[in-house]
Formats: sequence, structure tokens, C-alpha cells
Amino acid sequence: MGAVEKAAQAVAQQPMVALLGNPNCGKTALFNRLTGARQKVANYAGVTIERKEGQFTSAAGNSFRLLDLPGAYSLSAHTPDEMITRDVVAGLREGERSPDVVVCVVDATNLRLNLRLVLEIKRLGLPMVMCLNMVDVAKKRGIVVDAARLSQELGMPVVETVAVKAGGEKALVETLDAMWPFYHSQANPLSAIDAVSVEDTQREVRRILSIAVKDSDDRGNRTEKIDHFVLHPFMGPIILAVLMFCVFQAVFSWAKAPMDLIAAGVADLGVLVGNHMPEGVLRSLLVDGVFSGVGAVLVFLPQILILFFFILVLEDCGYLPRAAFLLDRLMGGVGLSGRAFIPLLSSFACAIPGIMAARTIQNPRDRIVTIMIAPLMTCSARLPVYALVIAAFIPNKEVWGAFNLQGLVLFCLYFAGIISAMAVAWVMKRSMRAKRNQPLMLELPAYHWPHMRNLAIGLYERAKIFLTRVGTTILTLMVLLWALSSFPGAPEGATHPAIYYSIAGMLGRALEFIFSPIGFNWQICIALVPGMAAREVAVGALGTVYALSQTGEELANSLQPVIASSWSMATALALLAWYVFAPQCLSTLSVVRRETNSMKYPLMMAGYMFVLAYTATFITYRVALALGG
Ligand SMILES: Nc1nc2c(ncn2[C@@H]2O[C@H](COP(=O)(O)OP(=O)(O)OP(=O)(O)O)[C@@H](O)[C@H]2O)c(=O)[nH]1
Ligand SMILES: [Mg+2]
Repeated sequence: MGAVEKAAQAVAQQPMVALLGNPNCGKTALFNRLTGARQKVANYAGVTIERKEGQFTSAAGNSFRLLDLPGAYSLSAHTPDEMITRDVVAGLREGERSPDVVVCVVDATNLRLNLRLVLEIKRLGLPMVMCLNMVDVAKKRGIVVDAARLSQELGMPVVETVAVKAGGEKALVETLDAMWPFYHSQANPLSAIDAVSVEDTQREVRRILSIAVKDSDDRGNRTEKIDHFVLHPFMGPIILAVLMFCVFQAVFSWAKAPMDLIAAGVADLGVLVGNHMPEGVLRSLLVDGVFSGVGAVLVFLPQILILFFFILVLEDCGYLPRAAFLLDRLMGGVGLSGRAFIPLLSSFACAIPGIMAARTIQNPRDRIVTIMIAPLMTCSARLPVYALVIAAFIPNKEVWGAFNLQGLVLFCLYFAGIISAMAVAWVMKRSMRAKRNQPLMLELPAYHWPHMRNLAIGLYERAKIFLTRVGTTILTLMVLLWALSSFPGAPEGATHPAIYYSIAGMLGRALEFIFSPIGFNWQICIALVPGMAAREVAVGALGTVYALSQTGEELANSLQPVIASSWSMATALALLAWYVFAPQCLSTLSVVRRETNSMKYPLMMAGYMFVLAYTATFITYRVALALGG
């Protein structure tokens, strides 16, 4: 047996601990604390949608496998993510036994709701520990839980934890050590759970609460006070709009300095390399391909991080489900369920997690519609394209005294995406002749200050994803594009720059045929092709294409002035309109295929988005031309 196989076998023999509980009770926070993982933690229900596995070793030297699962209100699952949880604990997953011990995590401030699941899981007959998580919050609110009494009544160890504090997991680990070694027992069949009626379970919950919990609860007094404003029918939407607006303003005004710094750094490096290398193919590859191309994308890191800083803060403090609540009427009007809000919001990062998060939607039609419109939400890969064109064409000036015009245009582009998504949803729902939606049932979590650690993890992950993309996909594509744009060289007596005669140039000129009616020149057409693998590559590609199109030494390392002087305003606006819809992200289409298990939906998606993009761009271009752009 090889060393790798031996290690794998050793892991397989470790006892398996599963974290189970209602949504938003802190399972993932606990998982991260125990295993050192960096899974997403946020203050709303339905963050975790997949089974995640990790490992940890206790102070006593015992090793465990740890499972993080999607939150569930009950084991009679209603949504695809709850089904994962149910199947894992009941040992119904192929090739996987039921866990050796179930750690049932409960939110100590909300035992009334949480205990029901504990009692349900108990009937599975597996060894169990109950984790009273968030005891820090409970204590502050004057909720006194008698853990010893609870343990007596439930017939299982009960420990207190604070998943967001270092050392807050200690009691749990000690208890698991005390239970060592584990002997595997098979879970009772799920029918054992249904044998007891919901009413009986509720009665038992009330009985236990009356014995073990003293609740001088001014429950969420602060939360109620804040919600008085935030959920106010008139003030609420205004607060939401102002918040969103400020975010986009900040994306432009705060990012300027760090962006200039990165741009200058990349430019200096390019010049340095250029000056120290002999004229030739390798120099062109580095200067025109790598520095102009990759550098053009890299400068957008600060803007992406600023945008996500705000999203993460809103996520962690508990505002997001409120926004879903405020928008439920609007979304209901077009036939979307309020549940679609979180998946759609995730799509601002990237449509892929958004499409996967649609698993939390119960109604299959609602789920499909949500998946189909998710790519219309502006993903972060589009931000570089928007930012580049805006910076080159929209003057950086104040309007109406306070607003920055560039931020305003960016806000409008995001808004255009949202509005068209709503329109498409409306059309799709009509054509499906679906019934009216069920009302939104959403738990509104208590507000709390964002945890620095969650923010740091979130930003770190974002930066890592972006930099990895720059270093792998984007770099590879840039080198490939550089090669296609450099060979074959210019013929004798050429009147255009060499790229015009290259393979990429020929391709661009062929595509120009389709795209010139909507204002795209052949350089833009070249950039659209690698943009299908990763949208932001379009920016890098323009960087390389224009670097190779330049003649002489004025070779600008910064793309922005070049496009500002060579495109018309109409072309710039047309490109922005194109990217609002941009049907061109292959990985999104392949995820849609996987999630819907059919080719029909990805094909439909590509088709409707292309038509929409072409039409919108055509109109934008023609109108802009007519107005003298
Ligand atoms: N104050 C306090 N906050 C906590 C504690 N545990 C978790 N949180 C916060 O509670 C929120 C929810 O945490 P998650 O770990 O995402 O919850 P989850 O159970 O994984 O949620 P789902 O994946 O949606 O089922 C986050 O904002 C955490 O920072 C705790 O012990 N004390
Ligand atoms: Mg989770």
C-alpha cells in the first residue's frame, strides 16, 4: 500500500463528527474554528449549501473527521440543500455510513425554535452532543440556560460554545474526548422520526424550556428598534437605495489611490524589463502580453475588494434578509420568490455560487427562473470592463453637488442588470403560467456588529480567487492571445500594424462583420473571444491588442488613454451595454447544465442573453450616434 493510500485509510478510520442544526446557528463558524478552514460564514439562513469535510485533532491527541452541513429546520427536507443534510445523517448517501457522533448546534438565544430539531435528530439513535452556541449573546440578553438540567432532560451532554471567539470551542472538544472511543452504530430509519407528531414534539420543547431556561428576555430590543426604521414601508426602501448608492460611490472614490499605485508598479516593472531586454519575441511576450495584458486586469483588485468589503459587512451584521424582505413585494410583482434574493445577491460576486445557492428555493419553477436570470446580475468579472470604459469616457466630475458622475454611471449599469433580470423573470413566469408565489418565510436574525475575522476571511478569499484567476486563467489566455496576435508577422509593405495580419487579427476582422453594426471595431472583436473564458480577460486582451497595435516608443502602458482616443463615445457606451448582458461565460453555462441536469436551460440562457445583448447594444449605439456621440 502506498503512503497516500495508507494516510487515506487512516483518515477513513477516524470517527466522523457531523455538525447539524438550524440555519444561522453558527455551524460553519464552529467548523472553521475547529478545522482552521475558511468556509463562508454570514448572518442569514442558507449560507452553507453543500457538505464540507475537514479534520481536527484534540488536545488529547484524538483525530476526528468533521462535517459541516447546510442548516435545516427539520429532517423532513423540503429543499435540495436540506436533503443533503438529511441524507448525510441518515446514512443514505452512497458509499458513506451515518456519522459516528452528531453535534447538534443550537442558537442559545432561540431555543424554542432550535430544540425541535434536536428532539427529531435524537430519534435517529446516534450518539449526540448538544452545543449551546452563541451563549455570549444569550448572556448579554439576560437569557439564562441551565446546561446541566438541559443535559438531564435531553439525555445527552450539553456544552456551551462561542464559535466566533478563540477558545470558544474548548468545551465541545473536551466532551468529544471524554466520549472517545466511538463505536459505530447505524442510524434508525427516518420513519422513526415521523412516528412522533409535531404537536407532541412541540409540547416536549415547551416542557424542557420551562424547566431549563430563564428568559428575562428583552428579546432583540435593539434589533427591534433598528428594524423600526430599516423595515419601515417608506424609510426602508430609501435607506436601502442610499446604502447601495454609497457603495458604488466608494468603489470609485476610494479605489483611486491603490489602483494608481498598482498601475504605476506594473508600468515601472514593464519599463524595467523592456529596457533590460534585447528587442525580440521574448521581450514582446513579457511587455505586450504579460505586463500590458495581465497588468490591465490586476489594477482592478482594489475596486473588487472595496465592493466586497461592503457586501461582507452587510452580510455579517444581518441586514441582507431585511433587504430581501423589503424587495419581496417588488420581486413578487414579477413572480419571483423572496427566497431568490440571496442567490441573486451572491451572483454579484459571480453567477456560479448564485446559481448553486438557488438550491435553497423549494418551488422548482422559481428555482429555474432564478437560475436563468442570475447571470444578469453584474458579476465582479464585469467590474474591470465597466471601470475601464467609464474611467476613459465619463468625466470625473461632481453632479448635483454631491455625486461623482463615474460612480453614478456604474450604479446605473448595475441597476440596468437588475431591471432586465426582473423583466426576464416576468416574461418567463408568464410563459410558464405558474401559480402565484407563496409568501416569503424568512427568519430575520438579530443584528450584530460584523466580526473582524469573518470580514478578513471573506476579503482574503475574494483576493485569492481574483489573484489565482489572474495568475492562471488570465495569464494563460494572455500568453495565448499574444501568440495569436503576433504570428504570422506583417507581410512586405504592410500598411497596418503587424497584429492586423496575425491570426487573431484575421479572426477579429471576420467577427467585425457581425459586430460592426453595433459599433465594435476589430480590436474589440478580438477581445470578446477570450472574454468568454473569463470576462475580465477582455480588458487584458484590449491591453495586449492595443499594445501590439501601437507603433514606436509611445507604447502606452496604460490602456485607458489609448481607448479614450481611439473609440467614439458611441462605441464605448455600446460596449458597456454589451457587458450588461454579455452572454459569454462558459463556466456559468456549464454550472447551469449541472444544476438543472439538462442541456435545454444552458442553451436557452445563451440564446436569450445573446439576443438581448445584441439588441440592447444596437439600440445604444444607434441612439448614441444619432445624438452625436
Ligand atoms: N456572537 C456570536 N456570533 C456567532 C457565534 N457563532 C456564530 N456567530 C455568528 O452567527 C452568524 C451565522 O454563523 P454561520 O456559521 O454562518 O451559521 P451556519 O449555522 O453555518 O448557517 P447556515 O450555513 O446558513 O446553516 C455569523 O454572523 C457568525 O459570525 C457565537 O458563538 N457568538
Ligand atoms: Mg454554514
